Amino acid sequence: MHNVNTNHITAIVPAAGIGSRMNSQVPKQYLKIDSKTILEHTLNKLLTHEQITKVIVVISPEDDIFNTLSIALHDKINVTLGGKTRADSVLAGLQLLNDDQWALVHDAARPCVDHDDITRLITTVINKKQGGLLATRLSDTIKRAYQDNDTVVDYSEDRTYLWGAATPQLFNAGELRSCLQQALDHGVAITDEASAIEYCGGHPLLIECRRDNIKITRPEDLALATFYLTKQSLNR
Ligand SMILES: Nc1ccn([C@@H]2O[C@H](COP(=O)(O)OP(=O)(O)OP(=O)(O)O)[C@@H](O)[C@H]2O)c(=O)n1
Ligand SMILES: C[C@](O)(CO)[C@H](O)COP(=O)(O)O
Repeated sequence: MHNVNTNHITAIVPAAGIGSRMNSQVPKQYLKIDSKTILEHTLNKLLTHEQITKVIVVISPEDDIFNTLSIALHDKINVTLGGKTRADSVLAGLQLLNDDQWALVHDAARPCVDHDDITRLITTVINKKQGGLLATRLSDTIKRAYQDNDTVVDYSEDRTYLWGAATPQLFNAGELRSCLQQALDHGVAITDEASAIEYCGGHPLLIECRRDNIKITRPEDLALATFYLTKQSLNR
């Protein structure tokens, strides 16, 4: 793949969701852990990674909070407006990148991501010249429910080759933009960048990450993220 500078990675942070599963008054990225919003914790992780030189934050057109945060003035941060789905928001962020750049997409809702995992993702993808994502091997027994009775087990899946996709996910910007656009044009539901690449026939690399890289999705995840972030700041 493409001759690009690996010390100039651009991150795209989709932060235009409403956090419906979180049931909170404000979109979940603006809930606070200690004195900072979840989004600020996430952005600080990316802004302090030495290979990430620019961060594009994708916010909702209705967002009246982001620009009140001091981090909005950070010189590495650019802001753009997102769309209805996460895929639309990522696509909006990608419009600000050149085709030959690397796009490192990371959920606003994953503030606990580890710097060493980001570095391993970047190194592996660049060395193998193949896009990839952080992910974890599944550790629970996986049950497949009936489609027409989805609280009853049909059978148990073999979990040997099953992984849970996390973020960041790192791809060539031009390739990702094209695949996302094609998938959306064909009405395919895309929940992560790797799925768009797979839609175009690609096979992203799976790079195992720490299990504490959780996505804050439901109310009980907040306490867990608070615990992990506190532990990380004590270990620094
Ligand atoms: N239209 C959307 C939807 C989601 N996201 C972002 O994508 C990330 C992962 O999505 P998810 O955790 O599902 O967030 P929400 O869509 O906000 O949550 P929910 O599905 O519970 O409403 C979040 O950082 C979210 O802000 C986005 O940028 N644009
Ligand atoms: C990108 C992602 O975080 C990988 O697990 C996930 O697919 C986002 O899905 P969501 O339904 O938008 O939370």
